[in-house]
Parts: sequence; structure tokens; C-alpha cells
Amino acid sequence: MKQIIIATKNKGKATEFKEFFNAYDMAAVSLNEREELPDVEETGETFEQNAALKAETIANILSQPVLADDSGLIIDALDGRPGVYSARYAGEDKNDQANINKVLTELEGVPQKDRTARFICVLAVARPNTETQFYQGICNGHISIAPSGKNGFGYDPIFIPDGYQETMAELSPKVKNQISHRKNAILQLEETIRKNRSLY
Ligand SMILES: O=P(O)(O)OP(=O)(O)OP(=O)(O)OC[C@H]1O[C@@H](n2cnc3c(O)ncnc32)[C@H](O)[C@@H]1O
Ligand SMILES: [Mg+2]
Repeated sequence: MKQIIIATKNKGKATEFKEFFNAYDMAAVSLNEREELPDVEETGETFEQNAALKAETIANILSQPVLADDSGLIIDALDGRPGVYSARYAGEDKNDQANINKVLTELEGVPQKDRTARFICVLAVARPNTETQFYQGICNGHISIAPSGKNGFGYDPIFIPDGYQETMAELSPKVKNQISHRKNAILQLEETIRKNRSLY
């Protein structure tokens, strides 16, 4: 089976990419399975910059195409926070529970109609000596009053996607993978996957 390297150490993302690329008969291999590869420092100020940093660093080391995902949660009532800093919102140790608690505390007293939010996913595909390409996906929704559900990762227990009553963590992985920001970004990439053999 053809392989595509995904420059991520996030196990939740890696699981979702394996599912997506399975549909294209490709095996998604994350950095958790390639432990000799470095964790790339995310010094950018935008999703694009960080996705490019991750994809290009690993593509240059391996001399092969690499995909990276930089994603996050944008909350309108918090002026767009946690945004690009979603993973480390409550501290450097990237604790999902602490991040959720910080968001809920900051939103205390904010009524449902003002709790609108969206997940954003920017994918970067880097190939050696080629300009990096970007694909973006969005999932709109709002932030719940309390966490609920065990599926997914990150902020899924407090994110209710538009058109649903449940949080992303209460929905099945199958449903999440049909409606998520990551799925929508993959759909933008789909034509390239099908047509451009050099992605393999
Ligand atoms: O950089 P890599 O190694 O890919 O892993 P990361 O967890 O640091 O990933 P990001 O820098 O892109 O940070 C994105 C954060 O946004 C949140 N996030 C992204 N996608 C999500 C999703 O599908 N569901 C819930 N939270 C998500 C989650 O907290 C992630 O840690
Ligand atoms: Mg990261």
C-alpha cells in the first residue's frame, strides 16, 4: 500500500488521517511511528505558517512529500482565542482537560447564542523543491455549557457542531469524520490525491 507521512504527534489526528487515507488505499504514517524524526517547534503566528513549518521540516529530512495539519478552535466571544494556540492554551503540557476548563471558565455567563465557534484545519503538503500547497476546512458550531462525551480528542467534549444536539465527543467517529474541519480540508485535497501521483 502507498504511504503518506503525516507530520503530527497528535494521536487523535493520526487516527482520523488513517481513516481518511484508507479510503484512497493509502497508509497514513504519523511521527509516532517514526520516532527518529524530530518534533517541530511551532513558532508561526498563523495556521498556514505552522502547518508549513511541520510539513517542510519533515519533507526536507526525508526528501519525500509530507502532509501536516495545523488546526484549532476559534471562539467568537473570546475574540478568536484559543486559535493558533489551541494545543497549549492552558500551558505547555498540552492538557486537553485543562484547555477545556480554561475555555469554560472564560465563557461563564455567556448565553448559548453568543457561544458560537468554529474548528479550522489547515493542511500543508510539502514536497522537496516545490512550493508548499495549502488546503483549508471549517466546521461551525457552538461551545456547550459543560463537557460531555468520550470520543475524539482536544476540545471535542465541548463543541456542538451546527445541525446536532450532541458534542463532537458524543457523536461517533464515523459522524465526526463526515462533518469535521479535517474532513472538509481533506475534501479540498482530494483532487490532488487522485490526480497528482507525486503526493505518493
Ligand atoms: O502539531 P501536531 O503534532 O500535529 O499536534 P498538536 O496537538 O500540537 O496540533 P496543533 O498544533 O495543530 O494544535 C491543534 C489543537 O487544536 C485542537 N483541535 C484540533 N483539531 C481538533 C479536533 O478535531 N477536535 C478537537 N480539538 C481539536 C486540539 O486541542 C489540538 O491540540
Ligand atoms: Mg502542534
